[in-house]
Amino acid sequence: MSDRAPFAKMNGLGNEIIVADMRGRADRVTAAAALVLAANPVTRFDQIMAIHEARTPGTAFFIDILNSDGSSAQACGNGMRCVVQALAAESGTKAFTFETVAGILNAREHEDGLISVDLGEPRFGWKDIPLAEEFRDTRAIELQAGPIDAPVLHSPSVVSMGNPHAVFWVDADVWTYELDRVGPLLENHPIFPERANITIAQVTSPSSLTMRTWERGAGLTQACGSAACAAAVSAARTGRTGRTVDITAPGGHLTVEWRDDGHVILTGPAEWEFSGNFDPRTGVWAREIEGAA
Ligand SMILES: N[C@H](CCC[C@H](N)C(=O)O)C(=O)O
Repeated sequence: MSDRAPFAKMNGLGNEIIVADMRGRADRVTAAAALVLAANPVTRFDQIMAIHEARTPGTAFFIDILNSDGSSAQACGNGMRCVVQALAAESGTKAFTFETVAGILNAREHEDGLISVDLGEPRFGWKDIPLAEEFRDTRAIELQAGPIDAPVLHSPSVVSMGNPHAVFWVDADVWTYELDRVGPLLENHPIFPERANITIAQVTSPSSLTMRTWERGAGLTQACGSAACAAAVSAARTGRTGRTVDITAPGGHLTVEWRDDGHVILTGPAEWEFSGNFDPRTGVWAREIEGAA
């Protein structure tokens, strides 16, 4: 087993992704390697998507997801699109069935290059998200940030898209809120025993919303695919929009469809930036020299 594994630096709507090719290896990308790659401005990322051999019949690959703080994530919609684009470019295959710790999911690249990922069914039960205490109605839970008598953000919708999300509805422009300040407080609030991804969303029409996300384990990002799904599902569930929603994130546009069968489909682009190889144990890396064998 060579100690170096190939990787591609990519992005999904500015969500910074490293796709690591761990096929044919028994080890996994360590938290230490993630911290080293995250600290370098060239390889800085929000998530590492590590492609491993399949563990379950009927799936093509197992995908291990790491945040930039070295923690594990169960879902990453934008990262899955990068994985699909990388594998489609290599194999010509356009449709894949993957496994993650959250379960099995399907994804495909379309003729126009956009990629759809089926993130499965959202879960709304307080234990599923999980929350630290019982809330019967997770469309709006008691939680707020800012002064007690004049909260800046309050009553989020909460949902699991495989990973935990809280969506705070706002009337004003999402850029007027200090998400870099309140994000870490809410991410680590005791109501979320596994922390949570924190989104601020403004509904702009019955079929569109604008959002920003403070990601668990990664901080402010240009886009967060599972949060886009969480916001769209929560908007439909609270009567704010229909079941197909155009999402505007700082990094660009995504479409989310909450199908009648309950599955949530995220569609958007993926972009390759450069390739290299790295040591999954230490994070030491080198850029691939163009034209080299
Ligand atoms: N960027 C990802 C989300 C990563 C989620 C991660 N921050 C967590 O749940 O810990 C996405 O496109 O869905």
